[in-house]
Amino acid sequence: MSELKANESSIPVYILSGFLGSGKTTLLVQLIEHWQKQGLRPAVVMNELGEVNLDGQMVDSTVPMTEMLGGCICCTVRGDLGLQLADLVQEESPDVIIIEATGAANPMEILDAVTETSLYMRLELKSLITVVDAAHLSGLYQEQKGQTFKLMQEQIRCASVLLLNKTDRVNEQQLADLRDLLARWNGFAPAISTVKCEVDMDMLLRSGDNVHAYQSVDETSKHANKEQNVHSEACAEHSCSHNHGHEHHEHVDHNHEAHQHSDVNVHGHPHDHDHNHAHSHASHEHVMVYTHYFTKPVNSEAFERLISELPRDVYRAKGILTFSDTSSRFWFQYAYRESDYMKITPQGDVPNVAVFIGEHFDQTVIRNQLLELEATNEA
Ligand SMILES: Nc1nc2c(ncn2[C@@H]2O[C@H](COP(=O)(O)OP(=O)(O)OP(=O)(O)O)[C@@H](O)[C@H]2O)c(=O)[nH]1
Repeated sequence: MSELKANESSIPVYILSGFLGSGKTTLLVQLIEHWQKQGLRPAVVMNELGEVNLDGQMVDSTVPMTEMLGGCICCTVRGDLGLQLADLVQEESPDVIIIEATGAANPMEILDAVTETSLYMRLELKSLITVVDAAHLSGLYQEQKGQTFKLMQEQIRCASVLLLNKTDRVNEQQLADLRDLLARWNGFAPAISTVKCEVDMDMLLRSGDNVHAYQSVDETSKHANKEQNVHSEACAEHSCSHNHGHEHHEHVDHNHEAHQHSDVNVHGHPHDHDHNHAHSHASHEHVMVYTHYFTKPVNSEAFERLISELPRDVYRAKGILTFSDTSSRFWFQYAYRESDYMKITPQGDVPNVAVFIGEHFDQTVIRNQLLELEATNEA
């Protein structure tokens, strides 16, 4: 019998963190397969900044999945996480739960929400896995500044196990430097270097099974060297400010209008948000999302060109498209200057849509470019 089934008293919960486009969904898909092969029934909580759950398309449709859309799990929709977990447990009785946070989330908030929920439900937080995009971190480390760099650092510091992914995109020296950096920022978490998150899943799950040490700063500091004390402080001190206004509607944290329309759980019931509390988040209030719904097919080459010329401040883009010059629909991905196109037959009724996520980019420019592509193709 597997280790998970042996402990009937509580359901293991794993948190998947990592910056936008680092490889969380790539890992999630493999973890699900791994558990299914063991005869286990995994369930997923998926959180997306955009209004549509595109990553859900990558996951086996038989896996119970709760979607938290249109906001970041660690602040705006944090209160819902407990409810979502309760729903999943009651309705699906999963053997294991995995929470994929948005790439802009601070995992400490999620960790808090899970531990809070485990006070009244039989859940056991097993590990907090942070996936790191080696090329992206290497680039940001050279600059040593910016909100994104800070957020990535927090995600690394809070992890109980680290996957240093996309090592195919860095050279040997960069890889060695990155491994040193991870050890300095979080010497407590084992770091595993990967390409496409390929790793011995048992080993990964075992390596991360030390998250309990993070539930108490005292406990953490027993393990910590000087740098790691910064780690626990960074995690413990992380705060959600509650006093921001609503003036920046394009910002994730402030986009309450979007929540009202799109934050619907797996059963189609809208969540009841407390809109009197404008939760904001110090470390990622700079993150913006633009969702474009296509009304017409566009030319594939013109679209690829647009994606390859996206401004640097756009970190992540993904979507599902019908091109005017191809017969199949395509799933496209863009993460830190690399794009990828894959034929797809979407599950269910999925619109032609593209989501752009980045830091202070001009949404109007992208919108106009896309509208122009649609119009050009019509001519
Ligand atoms: N070159 C390279 N690409 C990778 C690797 N791992 C994943 N990718 C690609 O990176 C892109 C993003 O991967 P995802 O798994 O969707 O990343 P994510 O962290 O779930 O993204 P968000 O949910 O948007 O934050 C996809 O196009 C993957 O195919 C890797 O090791 N090397």
